[in-house]
Amino acid sequence: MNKLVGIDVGTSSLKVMVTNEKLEVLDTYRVDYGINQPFPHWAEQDPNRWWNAVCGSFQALNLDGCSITIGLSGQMHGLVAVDVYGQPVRPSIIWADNRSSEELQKILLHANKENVYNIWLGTLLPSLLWVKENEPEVYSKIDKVMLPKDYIRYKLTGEIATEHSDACGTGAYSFFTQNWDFDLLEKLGINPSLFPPIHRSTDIAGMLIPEVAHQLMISEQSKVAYGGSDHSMQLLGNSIFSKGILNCNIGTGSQISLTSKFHKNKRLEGLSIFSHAVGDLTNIVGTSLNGGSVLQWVKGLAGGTFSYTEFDRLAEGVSVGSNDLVFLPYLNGERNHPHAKGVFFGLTTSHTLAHLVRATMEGMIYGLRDILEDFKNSGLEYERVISSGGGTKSRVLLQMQADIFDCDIYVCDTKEQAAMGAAIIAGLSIGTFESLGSVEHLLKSKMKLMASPIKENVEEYRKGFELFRKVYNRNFREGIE
Ligand SMILES: Nc1ncnc2c1ncn2[C@@H]1O[C@H](COP(=O)(O)OP(=O)(O)O)[C@@H](O)[C@H]1O
Ligand SMILES: O=C(CO)[C@@H](O)[C@H](O)COP(=O)(O)O
Repeated sequence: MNKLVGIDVGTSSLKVMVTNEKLEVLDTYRVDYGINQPFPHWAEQDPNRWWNAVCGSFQALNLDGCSITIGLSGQMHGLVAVDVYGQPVRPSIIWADNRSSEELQKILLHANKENVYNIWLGTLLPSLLWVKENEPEVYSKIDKVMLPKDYIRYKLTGEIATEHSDACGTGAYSFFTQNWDFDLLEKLGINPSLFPPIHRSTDIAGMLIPEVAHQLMISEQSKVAYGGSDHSMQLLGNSIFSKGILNCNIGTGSQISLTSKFHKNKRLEGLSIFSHAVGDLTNIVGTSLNGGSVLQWVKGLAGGTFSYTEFDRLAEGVSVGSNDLVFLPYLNGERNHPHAKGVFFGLTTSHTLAHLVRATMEGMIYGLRDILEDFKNSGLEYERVISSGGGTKSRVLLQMQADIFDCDIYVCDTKEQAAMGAAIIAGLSIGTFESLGSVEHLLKSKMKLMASPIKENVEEYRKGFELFRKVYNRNFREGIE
């Protein structure tokens, strides 16, 4: 039986999942890493750190020389720039980076107003323009640019390329032509040859480089599929292919999304539109730059002496609404409101660390509830919410989602849904699965109901959310009331 392997280049960690053709998880491995922030608003990672994590994972998993098919998933938007020898010319500038406001303004001036671009701080194009204008010597060495997971595919196969679900989040992609926006690149004085070919996610990129196969302890006959953005892979790993199912991901950042057959040129207030990795589908996404990273920050403040399990216990020890303490989680700003900040509102001497922890968690979920308003305002209906990402490990966060969203919360018990999505892409690329229907059939039994709304909590949180919106609007969203 063929083994399918999904590699997810996350922001906080790299995950490798091995499944069989029935999508039963045989093994998983995770390597944690951090984000380098040499200056305020900068966020960088060394691409070789990701590659070392891949090597370490395969050595730990020991696949014993067998022939496998690999699919890739990765954090979106980041710039990886390599020279003519394929060596990174500088650390990757990742999605959480906010340094390129001047460059962003310049790009928006030239962008075709009719196009849907997905251009904001931390996407590949403004980051590349920042390098061009601030590090000309480094820029002159760039031969090709790509996204984080594309670097891993390059190290595996030697081929530099990308695919549509990630290309559409670079700011340099035209939804009209489904290709790089060569006109925009020319206006910015960027050589279009820096941008690699764009393939379909389910195409096979090629075979492994023999020495790499040896290093990873797998057969040289192993194949590598192009794969897709982590976002698309989470939707796939949760078998979300039709409307009415909402994905709520709490990773380092967080996102609410659903899949639709929407026309790709349609704009929706506050929401982004990404290409799905499979079929002619579109993902409609509301993003927050403040997901699990916010809880990580509180964990750091508490001196690192508390585990997430202890945080759950602390939070469960105080009442719903954290004794009228409301937290805005915008420590990293937001894409639509870069000047937004974190706020604890309503602090008194009666509040303890447990209240602060609970209020932080509630604030993270209020932030996602706020994104849900954009879905409702755009007339996007849903019947079911599937939760994913590292946040699913917390029973408190799951119950808060049920209470604050006022709906049942399901989780796919394969865990690491983006890595699962990447394994599915591997299976689709070699014809293990004939259609998305057969994937849906295999994953159906793995979907578990994790939390249902508790009536009194729903009411308490309705009031809490009203206060949250007031504090957010009055301080950071002028004119919104
Ligand atoms: N037990 C837990 N309880 C609550 N949050 C958790 C727990 N374990 C991990 N997390 C959160 O999950 C986040 C990482 O999620 P993950 O999906 O792995 O992210 P990424 O794909 O960005 O690497 C961390 O920022 C952390 O705050
Ligand atoms: O920024 C987006 C979507 O716009 C994310 O999809 C990033 O790729 C980061 O995801 P996490 O690592 O936070 O899960």
